Amino acid sequence: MTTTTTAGAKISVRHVGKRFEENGFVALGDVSLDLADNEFVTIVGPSGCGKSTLLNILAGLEEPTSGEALVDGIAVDGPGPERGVIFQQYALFPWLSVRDNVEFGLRTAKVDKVERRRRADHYLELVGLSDFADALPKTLSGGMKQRCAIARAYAVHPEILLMDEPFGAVDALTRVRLQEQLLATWSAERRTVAFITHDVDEAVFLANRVVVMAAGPGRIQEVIEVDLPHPRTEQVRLSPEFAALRNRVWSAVYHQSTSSGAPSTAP
Ligand SMILES: Nc1ncnc2c1ncn2[C@@H]1O[C@H](COP(=O)(O)OP(=O)(O)OP(=O)(O)O)[C@@H](O)[C@H]1O
Repeated sequence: MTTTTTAGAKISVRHVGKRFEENGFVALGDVSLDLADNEFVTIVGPSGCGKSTLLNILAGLEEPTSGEALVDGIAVDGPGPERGVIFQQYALFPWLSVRDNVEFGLRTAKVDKVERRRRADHYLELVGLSDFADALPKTLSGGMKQRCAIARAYAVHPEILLMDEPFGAVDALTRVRLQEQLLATWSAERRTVAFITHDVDEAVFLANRVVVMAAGPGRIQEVIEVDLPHPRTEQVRLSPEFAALRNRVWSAVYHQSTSSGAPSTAP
């Protein structure tokens, strides 16, 4: 029997604006958005519309110029252990084994050795990497490295996962497998997820809601509910309902695209 555990937190973005001091560029105009506990939200939009800036503000890596980001009602003020961040670059320590990479954040958090090992083994199993626990990252494929990064983020028990194009560097088939793996992990252990992607199919396949952003300045153009059933199988991916949602998201992105670029998936 599969059990689901839940540990997500609410995210509120309240009238967030960001102007970069260096060049005076206004990356975000006035962005407001709420994510419910354990919700999976994907964010798409043309290159330069401020997706990463928004995620970095949620991560506490950038400060907004106006407005605020809140986690369970508390203003974000720097990075915190309740928010795990996964970027496109795998950022694994090359000299540590896969297991030690997963344990790394737990060491910093002074979690004892037995519990560190237990959690590392649990999350490596959840992402299908148990057989590679003693391997070095250089011996893993790109997709396996990213699964290791997901296990590492999960191991510290964050309430929120912030993911910036995490599957951008892998081939199309691996990408689909990683999407399924991530959803399976999220179904077993729910968290609140904000996931940036350029891939419209990926945005629809993963999300409960797709947030479409627009540029000049960065803002939310449209929020599209994804009422597809779970588990999201290949059958769901090939369904007319999926195609209809994908076309809707594609139009919302494409028709507001400027010279700054368009998403990567063809309509
Ligand atoms: N540190 C910075 N200083 C000045 N301008 C910046 C800085 N970081 C980002 N920008 C600008 O802010 C805008 C938004 O950048 P951001 O990376 O958030 O966009 P994005 O939607 O994530 O783009 P992409 O999809 O290409 O990754 C861009 O025009 C970018 O050039």
